Amino acid sequence: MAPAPYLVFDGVAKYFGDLEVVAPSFNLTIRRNEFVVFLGPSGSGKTTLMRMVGGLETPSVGEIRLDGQPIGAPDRERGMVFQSYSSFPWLTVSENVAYGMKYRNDMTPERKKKRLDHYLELVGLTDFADFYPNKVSGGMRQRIAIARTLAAGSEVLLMDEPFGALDAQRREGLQLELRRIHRQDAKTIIFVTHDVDEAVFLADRIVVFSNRPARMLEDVDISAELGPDRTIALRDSEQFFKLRTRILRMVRAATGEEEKV
Ligand SMILES: Nc1ncnc2c1ncn2[C@@H]1O[C@H](COP(=O)(O)OP(=O)(O)OP(=O)(O)O)[C@@H](O)[C@H]1O
Repeated sequence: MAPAPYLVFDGVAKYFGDLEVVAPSFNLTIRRNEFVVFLGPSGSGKTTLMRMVGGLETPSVGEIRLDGQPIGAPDRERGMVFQSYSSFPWLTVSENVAYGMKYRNDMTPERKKKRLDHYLELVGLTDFADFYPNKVSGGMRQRIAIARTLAAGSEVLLMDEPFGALDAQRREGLQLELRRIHRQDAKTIIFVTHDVDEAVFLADRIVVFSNRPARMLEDVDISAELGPDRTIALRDSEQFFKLRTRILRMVRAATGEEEKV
């Protein structure tokens, strides 16, 4: 039996005044715990789609539902991680992560402490718990944001080019980590990028978008081809190379402008 739909875009379109950002009708069904990458050129409307899932924008037409319920105001159920580092500089790494649970009155202090330790460990920051964000690397600051969102109890992670500001090596390291985190602490993830290698390495599934207004051009089942385990060795494999070349061609055909991708 096919898994039940979890996050559903149902006949969605979005306009900002006269500007059509998401073309009617955008339909997409995401399963629980799926890692979906939105891949497409700059300014195509991917961020706007994510912001609608986050509750920061509303569709002009149609509806987005999570577990059968229409999406409303922002909620900790849907946590957002952005490109710019969003940690509080006056709090330590551990206090920043704990901040995600600040308003969880349903948890005892002991439970919060356990979760804090768990998520610090999961993102590899245990040894840096007492550091301030300006004393750790950019990659670690992104991990703080990921841990805080997970600690808050988000079931859906909305990640908007979160590794865009990192150098290539850190970026690869974090991609590997994120995939591991996703395997260990299953969540539904939507990850926006315009980097084809990053998309193929991370995704269970890639949704390829056109230039604005955003239209879904392809929906590619990456896990069917690469399986769920992603390793550094996979990145150098012929299989990976062929798949990323295929996806790159799709994006080029979609945009007609190679250099944008
Ligand atoms: N609040 C807003 N008001 C008016 N226009 C907006 C608003 N938000 C986004 N836009 C416009 O919508 C278009 C799509 O933007 P969006 O950020 O969704 O694209 P994107 O695909 O995420 O691009 P990038 O990869 O560069 O982040 C852009 O032309 C942008 O200027």
